[in-house]
Amino acid sequence: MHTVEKIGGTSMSRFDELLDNLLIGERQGERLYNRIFVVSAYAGMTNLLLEHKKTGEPGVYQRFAEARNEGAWLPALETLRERMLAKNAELFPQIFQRQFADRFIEARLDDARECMRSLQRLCSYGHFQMAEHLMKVREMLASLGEAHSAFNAVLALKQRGVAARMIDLTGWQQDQPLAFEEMITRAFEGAEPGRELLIATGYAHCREGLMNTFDRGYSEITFAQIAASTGAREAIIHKEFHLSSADPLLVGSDAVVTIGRTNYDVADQLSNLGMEAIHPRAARTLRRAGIELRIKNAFEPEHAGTLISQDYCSATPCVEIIAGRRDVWGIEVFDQEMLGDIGHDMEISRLLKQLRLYVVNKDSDANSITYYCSGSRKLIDRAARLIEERYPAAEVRLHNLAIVSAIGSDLKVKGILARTVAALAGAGISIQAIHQSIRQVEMQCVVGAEDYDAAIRALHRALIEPENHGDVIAAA
Ligand SMILES: Nc1ncnc2c1ncn2[C@@H]1O[C@H](COP(=O)(O)OP(=O)(O)O)[C@@H](O)[C@H]1O
Ligand SMILES: N[C@@H](CC(=O)OP(=O)(O)O)C(=O)O
Repeated sequence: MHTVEKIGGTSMSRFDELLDNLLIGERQGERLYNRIFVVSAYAGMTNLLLEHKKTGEPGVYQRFAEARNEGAWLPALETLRERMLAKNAELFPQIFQRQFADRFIEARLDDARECMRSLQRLCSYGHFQMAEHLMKVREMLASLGEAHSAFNAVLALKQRGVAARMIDLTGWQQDQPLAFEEMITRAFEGAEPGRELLIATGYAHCREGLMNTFDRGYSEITFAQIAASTGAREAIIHKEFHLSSADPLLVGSDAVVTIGRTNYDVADQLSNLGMEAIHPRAARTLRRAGIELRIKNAFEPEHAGTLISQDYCSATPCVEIIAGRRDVWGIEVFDQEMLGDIGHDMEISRLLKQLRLYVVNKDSDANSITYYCSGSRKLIDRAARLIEERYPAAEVRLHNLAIVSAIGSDLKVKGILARTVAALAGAGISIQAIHQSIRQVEMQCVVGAEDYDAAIRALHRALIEPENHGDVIAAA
């Protein structure tokens, strides 16, 4: 039986290393096969295509959506083309392969450019409204990133003698969109994973609209559905590092500990902070199909990695991961009219949703609510303006913040909150707000944006390092 394995964008960007271990390495014959890979766009490509995932900086799509003339988005598309061709040049030193790769992606880029031009022309007549078509443009652009990386992966594998085949789920030039599940089931009909290495695009075109339903991080949704539809033995996500007790780039690879086991509840908390151990909706598909999920380091394929299951709970209460989110904006709304009325909260939440601002958390007292949001400064300013217009008596203040969080499948241990707060105070960091819900799976501290790195290090030093877990917390 086969596995279904997703490779994220950060790892795809180190493709040569992937060939040398995960994809081929020492494998020969049968050991090469019975694995279906689902690939994301190379790191940064989807940011250029749509908008930056964390900062909201506009890419081709955002420019197209906001301005109505070609000058606003065409240069961004050409910059993207240069980046994609540069990637091809890096991967394929041989001219023949490189031309083959270039021709494929250039044809798609040209098609997309012509569609967008025609649409803009069409919408200059009053009967056609751009707003009705924007989501389609977003889908079309997103699909380019994964088409690029999947095509190149197959080309490179074939060059090394592996029977690889691209499963192109982007729906390019397909007559009719199919429903998501049907699209995937049909694409794999007749596939023989035992004989060919299948490389599927992490983007899947479908009637529901993948971006519309799940938005960024969508490749994990495709991955989970492929695992469910093809009856995978196990689903594996390959990342740049092992899922660790904190970001190795911040705390140091020597100090962090690999997580051996955890549960979907912890994965949800991580995903809320933008550290997508697994997209919450993808987790649901796998849970329902009864497929276990493993997160592995793409560059250490022999290591068992992290097993995520529904029922796991740490043997003794402890903090497992220190995670966090930079670039959080606190939108503080103070209005004495608010006292005893939840209408304000409902309406402001609706407004933030309409603006597609992600609310990481919120807190309130008698007459104020603060929403901790992530999104571009421009959108945050717009939200503040709209709130002021709706509630003229309200005072709206913006705070540039970060959230740091200690997470564990069981944190019910006396004094742990006190130790968390003391660790930050000891590092000279001022805590601006603090949240712990009654379920006790996470403790969040809100700090100034400039204190993020120091706060993560201080919490790791105080809550994880003294436990002396060795190499792995709860080996699977
Ligand atoms: N607890 C953590 N464990 C492992 N990596 C982490 C953690 N927190 C943050 N990271 C960061 O996540 C980055 C890559 O994330 P990953 O999900 O692999 O990206 P992608 O989905 O693009 O492959 C790494 O560069 C690492 O610095
Ligand atoms: N490339 C897409 C889809 C995705 O899931 O990417 P990654 O696996 O690198 O998070 C995005 O950035 O949204």
